[in-house]
Amino acid sequence: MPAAIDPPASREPAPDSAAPIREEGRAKVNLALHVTGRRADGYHELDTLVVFPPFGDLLEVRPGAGLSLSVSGPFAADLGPADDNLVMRAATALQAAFQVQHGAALSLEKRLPVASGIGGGSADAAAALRALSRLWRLDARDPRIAEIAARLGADVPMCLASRPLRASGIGDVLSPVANLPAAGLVLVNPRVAVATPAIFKTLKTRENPPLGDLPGFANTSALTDWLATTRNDLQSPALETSPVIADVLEALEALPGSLLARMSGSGASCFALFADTTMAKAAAGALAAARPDWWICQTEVR
Ligand SMILES: C[C@@](CO)(OP(=O)(O)O)[C@H](O)COP(=O)(O)OP(=O)(O)OC[C@H]1O[C@@H](n2ccc(N)nc2=O)[C@H](O)[C@@H]1O
Ligand SMILES: Nc1ncnc2c1ncn2[C@@H]1O[C@H](COP(=O)(O)OP(=O)(O)O)[C@@H](O)[C@H]1O
Repeated sequence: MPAAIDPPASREPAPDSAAPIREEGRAKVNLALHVTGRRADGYHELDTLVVFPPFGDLLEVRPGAGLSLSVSGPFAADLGPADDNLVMRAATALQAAFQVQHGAALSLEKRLPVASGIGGGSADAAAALRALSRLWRLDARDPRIAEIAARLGADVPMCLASRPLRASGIGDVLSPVANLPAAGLVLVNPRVAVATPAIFKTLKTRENPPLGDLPGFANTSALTDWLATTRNDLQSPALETSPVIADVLEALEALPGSLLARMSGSGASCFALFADTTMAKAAAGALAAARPDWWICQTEVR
């Protein structure tokens, strides 16, 4: 049974108002990711520090007959059929588990690149579980919701929590991390999709030490100093599969004010941390001018 953290408090009107229920599927950024072992079923054990910057996909749900999904946004065309979408898989599983007799019309604005190491599909599934729990007036703390999240994917429980946390197990054993210092964040994807299973498969070393105890971080440079002692163990195999990731990391490291550049998840998205959002904004603008072919997003850790 995965450990659950309560989902974020609702910021929206009650379900019986005329307005749709909205939930963000925030990007998931692995600031550090150590692969510590492999289970008998082939899944890998991880120790990862994760943040959810305030940028992501947007999901709206309204009452409807049956379940339907429409997808819009800059990355909509990269998704397969609606029935295969993790949003629909989450909705179907929730409806069945609670024997819900109502339907829902779901609309997803896909703003995160697909198969990019920032968990967009998992974030969307989690947003669907949160939004539909509200629409159908289910108890957000009911353990069946955490069970569905874990069945949908290793990253879905952390995306359901969508707050800074440390995850172990296969990514499903969650501990909240309080008081992370604020930082500017730039996310970059070179528009190359990376398949997560292929990266885990090509890992050379599967038993690495865990992250160790997280110290208290007095400020952003204390955080980046500590992160510099950690790794993303999936970065080397991803670099072999997609050498463009080296170009992204080099460009992020060269930006004025860049404190740490690293790949997130299984790639190919990479991030750089900055002292504040002003520094991050200037850096993102300069990089966007130099690399109009890359997806570049300026956001923050807070
Ligand atoms: C690598 C990570 C790090 O946060 O992020 P992404 O790159 O996907 O963003 C996650 O562990 C990805 O989680 P998620 O994408 O939900 O994985 P799943 O759908 O459950 O699994 C996809 C495949 O990845 C491999 N896998 C995934 C998680 C894990 N702990 N060990 C694994 O070996 C397995 O081969 C599995 O078949
Ligand atoms: N709503 C969704 N958003 C993104 N990918 C989805 C979604 N539903 C299903 N998928 C599938 O899930 C896979 C992983 O996508 P994604 O979650 O974006 O990867 P990552 O975790 O590496 O960023 C892709 O192959 C994609 O086709």
